[in-house]
Amino acid sequence: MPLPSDEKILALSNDLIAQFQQIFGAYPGVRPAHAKGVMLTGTFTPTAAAAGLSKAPHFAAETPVTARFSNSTGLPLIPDNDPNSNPKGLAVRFNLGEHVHTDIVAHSTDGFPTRTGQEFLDFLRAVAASAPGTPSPTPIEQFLGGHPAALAFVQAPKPFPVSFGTDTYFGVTAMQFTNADGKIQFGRYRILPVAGNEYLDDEAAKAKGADYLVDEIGTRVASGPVTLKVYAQLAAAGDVVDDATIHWPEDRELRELGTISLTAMVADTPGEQKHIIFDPIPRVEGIEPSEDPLLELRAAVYLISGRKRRSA
Ligand code: HEM
Repeated sequence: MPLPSDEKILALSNDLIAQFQQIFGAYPGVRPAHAKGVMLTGTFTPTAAAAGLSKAPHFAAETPVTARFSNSTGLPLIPDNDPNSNPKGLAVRFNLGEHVHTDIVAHSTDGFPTRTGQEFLDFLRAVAASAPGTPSPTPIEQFLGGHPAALAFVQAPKPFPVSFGTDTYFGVTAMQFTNADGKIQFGRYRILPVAGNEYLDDEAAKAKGADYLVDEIGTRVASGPVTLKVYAQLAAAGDVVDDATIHWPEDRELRELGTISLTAMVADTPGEQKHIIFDPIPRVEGIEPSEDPLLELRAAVYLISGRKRRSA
């Protein structure tokens, strides 16, 4: 996983990490975003249709996976029932061989507030400048007023799941898939719980404990595998494939790629969480990143942040 050489991307990455830390506080050894999480292991079993989309090795054979479910924000102790802990995150690593892997990084809201990293930094700066008591229109009100996609993301319903295993997770940025015949198709990952989507109403969520999701997934996996199906929503000709703020129509084909079956908690979850650095760029034959500007930037942000975490 190399760092880009583009100085602008590196500077923006450092600014974004610093901005998260300004908002949430700096907690060495934990992530500045999606700080609270839990890790499980299992396997991914591809469908026959997966190889028709991509020649990537995990779409042709059963592959061991490592998954991390997480809460939003850089607060390592954020209660699982705090509204700011939504959207939830799911990062999945497909372990293809020793030190060879490819990842999916997804969250439970379909979309993202901004098209670019610089705009996302502006969004975070507006949040930071809008503490309670700031006269209206606050910087964040002004930002949302001029950025309809950010407003739509902020206003999108973000219900509390009953379990990390009953939420849907969206890859948000498009990938470019190539199959063995050289056919290229763009798609966005969508990961659906086999148990079905199950959510709590606000009253039920308030009554839950601060670690209800982290505790629940341990109980759930002790009584059987937690299973999620991986799909790609496939772009049609003319769909915009380089802008995470633009949704594709819901009638686009959802190609089922396989099933993630999580069977055990990671034994040393704190140690593994500190060590593992997920990569939004697939870096595997058969799956290329799209031109979405978030991808290269996030790969740099996660790597810089992860290296700091490992050395803390
Ligand atoms: C400019 C855009 C974004 C920025 C600056 C950003 C920033 C970050 C940072 C700093 C981390 C912690 C990384 C680490 O220390 O390992 C993180 C983790 C994460 N982000 Fe983002 N993010 C962005 C977009 C997204 C998008 C579009 C998604 C959903 C598709 C997403 C989902 C996640 C998830 C699930 C994690 C936790 C990964 C893990 O478990 O290690 N982020 N993000």
